[in-house]
Amino acid sequence: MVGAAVVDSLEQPTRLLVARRTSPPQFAGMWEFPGGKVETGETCEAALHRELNEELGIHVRLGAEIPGPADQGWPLNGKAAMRVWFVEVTAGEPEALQDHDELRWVPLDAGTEVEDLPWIPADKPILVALRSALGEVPSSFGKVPSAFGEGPSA
Ligand SMILES: Nc1nc2c([nH]c(=O)n2[C@H]2C[C@H](O)[C@@H](COP(=O)(O)OP(=O)(O)OP(=O)(O)O)O2)c(=O)[nH]1
Repeated sequence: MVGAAVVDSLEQPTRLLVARRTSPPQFAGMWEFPGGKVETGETCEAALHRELNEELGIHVRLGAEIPGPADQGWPLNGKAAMRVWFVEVTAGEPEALQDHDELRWVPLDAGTEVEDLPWIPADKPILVALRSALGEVPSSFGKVPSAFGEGPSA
């Protein structure tokens, strides 16, 4: 599995795009990182580009990966794991085209809505790692290197 932490800017992220699932029943109504399954013969990065285009109608630039505790990323349940990357929209306006019934840009600041949303439980540690990756930036730096990755100059 692959997922995306879609932020408003890889260089200076302030908001995260969260998506509310419509299925299966046990996850319907819960918020998640948009993404999906990697198909046979596909790289994880290609799968993420494809899923974001199918689900949200966007093209993106990948930033840094949010490393999980396993090679395959973040454990979701007994069987699956998900690798998650920061991404920024390069074309298109995100729309809930498939798998979701609502999208929301939420501020990343502590003590805000992002913490109160009913996330898929397995996503909570990812959210913590995501926010701590952003919080590790020395304030004098003014940029968020942990969200950088491939890009024009990377
Ligand atoms: N996309 C996504 N799936 C997640 C997250 N957290 C989590 O436990 N999951 C689980 C829910 C599903 O059981 C599975 C993802 O399935 P999916 O339905 O998004 O994948 P897909 O679109 O490729 O699947 P399919 O409908 O084509 O079979 O992983 C998350 O943050 N994002």
